[in-house]
Amino acid sequence: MRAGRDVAAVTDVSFRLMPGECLALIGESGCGKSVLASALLGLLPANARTTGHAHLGDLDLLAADERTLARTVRGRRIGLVPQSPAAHLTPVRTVRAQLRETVRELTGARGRALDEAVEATAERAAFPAGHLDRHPHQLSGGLAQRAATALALAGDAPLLLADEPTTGLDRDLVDRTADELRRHADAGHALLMITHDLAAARRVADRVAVMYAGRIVEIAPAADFFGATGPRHPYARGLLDALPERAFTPVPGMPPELDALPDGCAFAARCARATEECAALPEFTGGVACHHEEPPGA
Ligand SMILES: Nc1ncnc2c1ncn2[C@@H]1O[C@H](COP(=O)(O)OP(=O)(O)OP(=O)(O)O)[C@@H](O)[C@H]1O
Ligand code: NI
Repeated sequence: MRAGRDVAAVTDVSFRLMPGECLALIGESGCGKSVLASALLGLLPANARTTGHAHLGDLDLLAADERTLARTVRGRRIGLVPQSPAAHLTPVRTVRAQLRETVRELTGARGRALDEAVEATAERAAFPAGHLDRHPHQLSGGLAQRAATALALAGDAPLLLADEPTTGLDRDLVDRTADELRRHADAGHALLMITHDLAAARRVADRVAVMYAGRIVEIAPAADFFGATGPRHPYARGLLDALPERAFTPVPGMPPELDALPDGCAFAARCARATEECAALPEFTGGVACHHEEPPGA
């Protein structure tokens, strides 16, 4: 996309997400997580191209026109907690006014009942009632985050895309937010949670998808991924080993530039298990794309 050069920001991604289920999408900065979310919402820049299908019920999101997306999808069928919430909140209106509108539209509540529903929604996202009358520019990053989460929860869309919903929050608030998102999924909503925070992913997710250089390289049940089996892709193993409570050793090297990806496995250059075989792109089969997957529990 940069000055006439094509960038494959997301390639060959395929997954299913059911009502009541949470899929956590993890991976290093720049690997394509937010681009994937933007693609589903039709929010990519005008010069971006998408191919394939993304079915939401009977609608193909990638084929839908802007009018359909704007009128019936964004906010209604798909809620978004954006990665930069401050940029998405309406700047001239207080958080209370924005929440009131959403809650009123959805529930038809009026007067006292509406006031109470707004405060309850704020509470769900750990947004303090005392700050409801602030405008977005008067909020810290963490508060803007929680305001955006409250709005997304209030919208009650069957699919929620939460892009880094816990950045800038301290551990207690991360846990509270994660638990609330889990409850939201348990109430029958599908949740795609994009996060750097593996502890939050573990707390919320039923399944984990690991993205590397624009591709999903592993999808696994969270209980296996974080449990005795462990990740199967060496990159995923590396992400877990980078955690302070584990080996605390970062994955060596840097991810490749997306406009200069190798033909084979994009992780091979950083991978201790790589062989000549890795010059060929590994197929994604049985939940992992790797020629030399890690043995369980290694
Ligand atoms: N508008 C754009 N123009 C050109 N390249 C873009 C554009 N938007 C995204 N990209 C490319 O897509 C890649 C993926 O970006 P994306 O924002 O999806 O990463 P991410 O995984 O969400 O990272 P982070 O964890 O930092 O949010 C970036 O490395 C960048 O090269
Ligand atoms: Ni992102």
